[in-house]
Amino acid sequence: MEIAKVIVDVPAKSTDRTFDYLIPAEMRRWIEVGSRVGVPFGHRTVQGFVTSLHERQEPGRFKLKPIQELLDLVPPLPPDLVELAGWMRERYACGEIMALQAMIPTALKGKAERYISVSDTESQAAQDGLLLADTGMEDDSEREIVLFVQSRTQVPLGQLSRRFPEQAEMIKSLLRRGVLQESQYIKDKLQKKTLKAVDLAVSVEEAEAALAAFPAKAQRQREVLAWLLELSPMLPVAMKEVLSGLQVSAATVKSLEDKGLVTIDDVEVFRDPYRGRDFKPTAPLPLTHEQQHVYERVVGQLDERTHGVFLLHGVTGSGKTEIYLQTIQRCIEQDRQAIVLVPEISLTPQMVERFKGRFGDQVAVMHSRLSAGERYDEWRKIREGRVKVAIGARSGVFAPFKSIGLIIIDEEHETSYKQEETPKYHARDVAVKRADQHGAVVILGSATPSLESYHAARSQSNDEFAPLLLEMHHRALGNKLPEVHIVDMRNELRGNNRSMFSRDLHQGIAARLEKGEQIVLLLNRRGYSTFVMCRSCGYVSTCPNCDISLTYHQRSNNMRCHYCGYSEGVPETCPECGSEHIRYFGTGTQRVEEELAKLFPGIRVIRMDVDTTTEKGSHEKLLKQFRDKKADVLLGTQMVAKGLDFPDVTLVGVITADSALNLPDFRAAEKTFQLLTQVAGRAGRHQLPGEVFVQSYTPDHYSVIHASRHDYLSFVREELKHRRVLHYPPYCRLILVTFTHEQLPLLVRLAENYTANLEGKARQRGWFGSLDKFTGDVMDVLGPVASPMPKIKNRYRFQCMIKWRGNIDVIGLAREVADDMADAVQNQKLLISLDVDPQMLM
Ligand SMILES: Nc1ncnc2c1ncn2[C@@H]1O[C@H](COP(=O)(O)OP(=O)(O)OP(=O)(O)O)[C@@H](O)[C@H]1O
Ligand SMILES: [Zn+2]
Ligand SMILES: [Zn+2]
Repeated sequence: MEIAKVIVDVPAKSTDRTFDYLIPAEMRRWIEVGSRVGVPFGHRTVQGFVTSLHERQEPGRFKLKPIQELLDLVPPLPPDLVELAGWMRERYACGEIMALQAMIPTALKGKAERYISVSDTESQAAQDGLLLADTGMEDDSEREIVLFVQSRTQVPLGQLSRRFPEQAEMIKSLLRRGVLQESQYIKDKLQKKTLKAVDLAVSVEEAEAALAAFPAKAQRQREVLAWLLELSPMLPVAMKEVLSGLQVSAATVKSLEDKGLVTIDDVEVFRDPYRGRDFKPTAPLPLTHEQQHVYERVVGQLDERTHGVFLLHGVTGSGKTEIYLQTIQRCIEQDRQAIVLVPEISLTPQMVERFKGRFGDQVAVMHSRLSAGERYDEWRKIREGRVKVAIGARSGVFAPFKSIGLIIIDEEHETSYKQEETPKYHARDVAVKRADQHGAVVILGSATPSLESYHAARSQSNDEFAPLLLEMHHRALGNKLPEVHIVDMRNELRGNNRSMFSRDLHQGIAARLEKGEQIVLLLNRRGYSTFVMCRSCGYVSTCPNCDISLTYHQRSNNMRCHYCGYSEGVPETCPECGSEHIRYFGTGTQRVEEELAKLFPGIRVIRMDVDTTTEKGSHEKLLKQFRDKKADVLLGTQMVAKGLDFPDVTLVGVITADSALNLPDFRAAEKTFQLLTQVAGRAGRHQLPGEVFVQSYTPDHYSVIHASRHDYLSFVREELKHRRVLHYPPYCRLILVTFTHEQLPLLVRLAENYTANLEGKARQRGWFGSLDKFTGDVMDVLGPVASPMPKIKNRYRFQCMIKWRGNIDVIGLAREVADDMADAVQNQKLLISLDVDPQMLM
């Protein structure tokens, strides 16, 4: 093939297509679909991806420019991912280059020089006196190549292809088999992360002796030393963790250093958080009845080797993870690979542990806290087929496996599966598409499936994916779901209790402390201060048109609807009950922690929120401490709600259920239901029975009530009714169009132009109208209005929301109208961004 079609890395409307380049003769054997190349573009050289190869049709008619450089010997993207990028372009109205870039590890995006070397295991074999011939070398030319590379330690990529121009296939094969490896020269300074770490300077015995002999007045130092002793197998620990974990000052640690008991050093952050760690191997458990049924359905589909999607709705503790493990086992036996997506990998160390425990080294973990280099290493293991299972967050869906059999999406309802930056894809939809390409099975697992998935499974109408519903109603260990009590916080106020803890929850905590059982406390901090609520009666102002909470704007001191623009003033007293206790709502975890310490002197609290979990591995450590019963309370934001399995947790408290309920988002009720159900599910998972207190100012809201009864179906029924009446998904689809500009008047004009043009074109096509009045195919536009965050980094933001249903290409139209404004975008520096099926509406 002489011609390569290339998508160049110049994100603009005019460059969102392929450009033809001539493939120089010496590169012909190397370039494939998915190759990354350097090509001349205008006056510069840019990166690009080869999306197809062609013979030259009419030689000499156009003078094509040649590809200048080949950036990798083995293409970073297999053809199926290149195809997927084309699909994403249409589905999410994004530039194709954005989709392609999202699929490769960051380490490949930079300009670092790339090298080929002999892989570590091969070098080891050589050192151990084994002949290379014994390690699978196929013939003399292969050996020649390997010896050439080995003699030079590292060979720049270009040099190797020039030295062995005819051996392209062989070299690629050596790379794919992992005999040779590609690496990049990483500047040590940039890549090595160091951090202040504390370690014992003396032996454990000496430290214990020192501790015993410590003067009583040096209480803080004693605490630090005692803590370090407890952690001794895991040392060193980050200085930050000592400080935040024990609430001591750096000076305290420093005085221990002065006494020669501890060291404080800059240490390199671990390369692979799992390296050298032993995971307790586990064997498959005999399945329960319900599990067996689900297992057989999934395995039946796997054995057919055809595409299928299952929605696994299983209550908390029903043993979904065991299903994942055993179906993956089958997938591996079929010589296919599996991808497991989890909402946020660093939040789910238990999950990683379970997979590593079952599949050991066959698992690659794509961890958001890994450095770019480390992630690249994991990615390579996947591409070279050295692992069978990839676990990762959202972007794990692009794991470059060759033959995927199974894709699992755990907690499929989680919003983190939607990427909020371009390309604004949803990993669930991408997973379904990717599985389709591979003839693979998808399992969407959750105790609280998203309404979109559940509705699709129920109605079997959505043709993009209509999952088959599988259900598990019982916990695997046979125990009951915990009893949930709703606490009416309005009564607390009336009873003159102004604390954030109700009398019931207070008693519950005290009782657990006495018995030595453990407590999980959830504080939902999202939506902090965005809404105005009456503490006497629970009243919250909502938009008369859209039925979502109005958002408080400090600047203008009024409240606004972010869907349609409605606004009103902030009331001095509650319009419902006349109370003056109407205020901006929200407290932080730190305040809860302080209050706990006041109410229960000596209580041991582990606080888990964004502040205490910035260090790599900090979640894992905090959770380990909790599991080892080094604390009574695990207090945190949403991160304590998910997937944790601790036997001694018998009490769960939700400080305020309402803060999620009053987000200005039509999914607020759904999110509240999910969060309450998930966090309640942390209690009483093993032998001891669990109890849950949910504090609320709106205790009769259906999301709170149904969650307290563990009644997913009734919740869904009621919520779907609302969605149908108000025209929200799953009864229609949405596109959120956001405009940003430095000058407000110009921005408003351009945003209005956009909506007017969109409406005009939709009318021409006979699509436009109110979803209320028309049945069938129809689209409507709300706005433009100021965005919930009206100004970010000196740019004003406006938005409009497109609602539509039926079989009309509204995504294409929205994009077309945006493209028509390319001049304004170019000359006046307007930014337009389209979010198809948005999750974040705030
Ligand atoms: N077949 C089985 N036999 C014995 N124990 C089991 C079995 N299946 C699961 N378990 C145990 O039951 C507990 C709950 O299982 P798991 O954590 O997988 O539930 P889950 O459905 O993922 O729950 P959640 O949605 O709350 O995360 C775990 O401790 C697990 O080891
Ligand atoms: Zn009131
Ligand atoms: Zn409104």
